[in-house]
Amino acid sequence: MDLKKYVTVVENWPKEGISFKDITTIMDNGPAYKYATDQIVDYAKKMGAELIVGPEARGFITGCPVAYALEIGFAPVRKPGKLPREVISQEYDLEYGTNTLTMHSDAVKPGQKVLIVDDLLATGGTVEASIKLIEQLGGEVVGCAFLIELTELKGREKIAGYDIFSLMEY
Ligand SMILES: O=P(O)(O)OC[C@H]1O[C@H](OP(=O)(O)OP(=O)(O)O)[C@H](O)[C@@H]1O
Ligand SMILES: Nc1ncnc2[nH]cnc12
Repeated sequence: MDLKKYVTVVENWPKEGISFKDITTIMDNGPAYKYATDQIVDYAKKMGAELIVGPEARGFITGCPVAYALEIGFAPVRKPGKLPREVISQEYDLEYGTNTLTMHSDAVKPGQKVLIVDDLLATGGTVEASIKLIEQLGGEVVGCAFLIELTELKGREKIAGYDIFSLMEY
C-alpha cells in the first residue's frame, strides 16, 4: 500500500515555514491504519519487543494498536503533571528552550525489551528523552519505530546506535 497517499501535508502550520505531516488521514481510514500498524507489529516481533512505549499524544495513537495486536503492554511517556503516581523526568531541547517528559517509575521492568513507537521522527528530542527514561528504569530499548521520518532534521543521528524503523521518509 502507498501509505503516503493517506498523509495530508499542511504547509505553514503551526508556524510559517513548517510543513506539517498530518497522520489523522491515515487513522480515519481503516485499511491504511491497519496496514501501518501491521508493519510496525512485524518489526516489533522481529526485535522481540516485550513492551511498547509511546510519547504523548500521537505515540498513543500509533503505539497502542501495536501493543494490542501483540498482546503485550503499553506504557505512556507524558508531559509533566499528567501521571498520578511516582514519576521519573527527563528534560529535552526544543528548537527554542526545553521541555520535560515523564514516566511512571514502575512502568518498565529491569531487563524488559522495549520498543518505542511514535508517529514521527523530527529532531529526535522526544525519542532521545524517551530512551533515557526507559534506560533509567533498567529497560533495554530494542528499537524505535515511526510512521514518518523527516530526514533533513537528522533525528536519526541523535539516536545513533539504536535500531530505527520508519515507514515513510520526507
Ligand atoms: O523528533 P522531535 O523533534 O522530538 O519531534 C517529534 C515529536 O513531535 C510530535 O509530537 P508533539 O510534541 O507535537 O506532541 P503531540 O503528539 O501531543 O502532538 C510528534 O508526535 C513526535 O512525538
Ligand atoms: N513537520 C511535522 N509534522 C508533524 N508533526 C511534527 N512534529 C515535529 N515536526 C512535525
